[in-house]
Amino acid sequence: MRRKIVAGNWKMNYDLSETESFLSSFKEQVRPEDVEVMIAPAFTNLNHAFKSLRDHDVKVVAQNMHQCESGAYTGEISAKMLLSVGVKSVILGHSERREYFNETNKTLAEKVETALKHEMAIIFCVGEEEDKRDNGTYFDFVKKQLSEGLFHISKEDWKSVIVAYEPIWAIGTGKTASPEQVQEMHEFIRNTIQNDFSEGVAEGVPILYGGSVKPDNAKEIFSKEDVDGGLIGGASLEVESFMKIINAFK
Ligand SMILES: O=C(CO)COP(=O)(O)O
Repeated sequence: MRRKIVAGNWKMNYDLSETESFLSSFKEQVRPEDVEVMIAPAFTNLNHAFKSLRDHDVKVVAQNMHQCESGAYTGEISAKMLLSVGVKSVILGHSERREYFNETNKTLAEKVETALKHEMAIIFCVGEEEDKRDNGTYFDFVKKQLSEGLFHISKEDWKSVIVAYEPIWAIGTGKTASPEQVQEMHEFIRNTIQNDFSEGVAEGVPILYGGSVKPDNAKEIFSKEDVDGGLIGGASLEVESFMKIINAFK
C-alpha cells in the first residue's frame, strides 16, 4: 500500500502569532494514523512549527529553497539553513514559483539535486495552464516538466520524492479538476515514471492532487486509484476545513 498524504501549503499567509494560534488548536485535533500530515508555513515560522509539532507526528515542510549551498544570493534560503531548524522536506516547482519567480525546469533540476544531496524529501509540483488543457497538449507539457526537472534522479532517490499534480487553472479558482481528470493525469504520471524507471518505482511514488481541494470534494478525489492525497492551499488555513480533508481518508 502506498503512503497517504495530506499536505497544507500556506503560501504567503500567517505571521508568527497566527501560526501559533492555528497550531495550538490543530495539535488538539490531529492524529495522523493512516494518513501522513504535513504543513508548509512561511520560512519565518518553520522553526516554531517544527518545535510545536515534533511530538505530534506532523511534518514541517519548506515552500522553496535555493539550489546553491551558500553565497551571494540576497533573500534566499539554503538546504543547510532549513535542516538547521528541523526541516527535512521541501516543496519544489510550485506553479507560483515557476510563474512569479521564473523557476525553470533547469533550475528545478538543480534544486532537486541539492535537496537529494542533503537527504531531504521533495514534493515536486507539476501542472498545466488552462490553454494547454484546452488545446489538448497537457500530457506532453507535464511529461516535459517531469523529464527536465526530475527524471535525472536515480531509482534509489525516488524514495524521497512525492509528486504533486496541480493544474494551474484549478489553483485558488474554486474550479477543481474532476475526479476523472485527476485520475487520468495521475495514471499518466505513474506510467511515465514506470517507462523511465521501473514498475516498482512507479507503484511506490505517492502522487498528490492540488487545486481547490475542499472538505466537500476531497473524499471523491482521494478515492481514485492513483490519487494518494492532496496538496491543499486555501482550505489548509482553517483548522476545521483542513481536519475535514485529512479525515476524508477515513
Ligand atoms: O496551490 C495549491 C497548493 O499548493 C492549491 O491551492 P488551493 O487549494 O488554494 O487551490
